[in-house]
Amino acid sequence: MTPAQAPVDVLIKRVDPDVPLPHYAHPGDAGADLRTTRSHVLEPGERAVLPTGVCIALPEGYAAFVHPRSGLAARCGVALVNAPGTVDAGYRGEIKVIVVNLDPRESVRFERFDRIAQLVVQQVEKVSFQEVAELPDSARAAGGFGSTGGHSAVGGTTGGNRYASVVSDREGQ
Ligand SMILES: O=c1ccn([C@H]2C[C@H](O)[C@@H](COP(=O)(O)OP(=O)(O)OP(=O)(O)O)O2)c(=O)[nH]1
Ligand SMILES: [Mg+2]
Repeated sequence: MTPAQAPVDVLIKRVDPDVPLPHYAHPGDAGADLRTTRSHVLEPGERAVLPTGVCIALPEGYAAFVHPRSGLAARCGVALVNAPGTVDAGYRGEIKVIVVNLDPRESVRFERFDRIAQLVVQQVEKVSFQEVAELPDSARAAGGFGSTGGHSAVGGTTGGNRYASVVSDREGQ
């Protein structure tokens, strides 16, 4: 068994003195929960930029990504418009979360200090772009969106709503 890696220190400053610091709910979790410092009711279809009350200074070579919380997504239809949001190593401002309520009917009430997103800190490579006239061959080549199948054009109408079927994924199962 490989020993657990020592955590990387990330400097954090509260701009709201009462907000709990981001916290990993379990030892193996990738994301530390972020809370909002503002109570807000998000109407169906509405988006809002919610403050988290914290600023961080990441070490060079790291970035933090603001990911949605699956429970909020499954229960309430709350998504992040820019998921995952990218927090650059040099950013010293307050981390904000751009939420949207995708539920067509129900509004979602956020109370102060509710957990609204999770922050995943990762090492990121800096690359140097080297321009060439031709790129090397690869198995995928230029095959892009849907080139391996999956989303067929087969569709229909049910209850007045159009649907597209992923029927080709089920073939041969
Ligand atoms: O969900 C997010 C995404 C970004 N940011 C902050 C940190 C990031 O470093 C900065 C800029 O984000 P990004 O580069 O995604 O936005 P942009 O529209 O490209 O702005 P800029 O021109 O400032 O780079 O905003 C957040 O607080 N929350
Ligand atoms: Mg940017």
